[in-house]
Amino acid sequence: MSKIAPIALTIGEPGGIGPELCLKAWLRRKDENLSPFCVLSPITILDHAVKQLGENVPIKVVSDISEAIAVFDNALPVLALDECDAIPISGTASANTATVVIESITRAVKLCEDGSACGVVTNPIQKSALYEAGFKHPGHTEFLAELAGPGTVPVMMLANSKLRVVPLTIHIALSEVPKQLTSDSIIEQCKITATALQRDFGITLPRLAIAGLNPHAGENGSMGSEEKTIIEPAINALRKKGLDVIGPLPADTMFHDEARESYDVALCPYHDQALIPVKTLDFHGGVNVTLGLPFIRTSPDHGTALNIAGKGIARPDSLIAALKMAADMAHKRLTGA
Ligand SMILES: NC(=O)c1ccc[n+]([C@@H]2O[C@H](COP(=O)([O-])OP(=O)(O)OC[C@H]3O[C@@H](n4cnc5c(N)ncnc54)[C@H](O)[C@@H]3O)[C@@H](O)[C@H]2O)c1
Ligand SMILES: N[C@H](C(=O)O)[C@H](O)COP(=O)(O)O
Repeated sequence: MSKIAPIALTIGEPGGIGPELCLKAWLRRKDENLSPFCVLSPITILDHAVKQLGENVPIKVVSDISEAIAVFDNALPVLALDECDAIPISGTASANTATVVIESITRAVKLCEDGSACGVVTNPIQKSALYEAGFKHPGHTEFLAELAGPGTVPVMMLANSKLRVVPLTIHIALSEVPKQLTSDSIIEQCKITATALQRDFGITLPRLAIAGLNPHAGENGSMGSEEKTIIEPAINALRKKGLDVIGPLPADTMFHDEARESYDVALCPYHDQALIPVKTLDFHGGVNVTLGLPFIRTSPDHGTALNIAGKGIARPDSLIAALKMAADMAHKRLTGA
């Protein structure tokens, strides 16, 4: 792999499994052939995680992320953030550490924007704790789009080796979905998805499949009208622009083994329609990637897992998959290969 800049890895919720996963991913760096990454965190959080894990993980503070390349073989590189006022407790998410969680993300984005990091990989945040502290964004996806600047349309894609999915609406109540699902939004998200699959995933002519909103994709209008009024017009417009799109497909029958062979990505009207199949097929191999940003962002597909934080049993597989996907995307963008 060509020499790409290090990945900026955020700490996520300090009371969750993020700190432990940073250490475990670093411990597997050689077996997994990982590109260098640098954690953005107060040192005490990682020191505490090392003690808790009981493994030998030397931590090296770097003053510039470029130093991470030389450090990575022998120590976990860390860009030290200011310490939090509160001491994080494993298994408990707290609004008191929100400043650090948000600073880690904003610093990582800045490092991408000035070219010193090749991408951002985010550890999971506890959304409820951030909301309590006044965070106004539903999640990383929307926050990163705001940091990227006006006009940025972020598209959430979750991917593993068996399936790629895009939820066309994200963190909203189910009752809001029919109001927020529009033909224009479907068209825009499909175009962003197709462009990203070509550029970052090496799929020359991406095949898109759009799920219906209602049972049996509306059963010809007898179980809901959104397929006819919103989804079909979007599909027709996309086909006129030369995109390969099928749908609206009944959501219950589009995810079995043979059905998945007929498309490269499934776009679904609401969050759980998309995320249940992808997390069920391979939870630990899944990656959440934000398409449509001017920089690379990936993340594990799981959350903060407070119920197992600090116990040493969290699996780093999904974080490792996210680190590999970010490095692969950076390599493709650098070399065009
Ligand atoms: N990208 C993100 O920041 C992100 C993604 C998803 C959820 N979340 C947040 O995480 C919080 C908790 O969400 P949740 O409980 O729905 O999902 P979760 O993924 O945290 O946990 C679901 C189950 O999977 C297990 N699990 C998760 N990751 C694991 C790992 N690496 N190894 C072993 N077991 C693992 C947990 O122990 C739990 O039993 C919520 O606040 C949610 O908003 C954040
Ligand atoms: N919807 C995602 C999931 O359930 O896995 C997750 O909450 C991602 O949110 P971000 O926007 O924070 O990546």
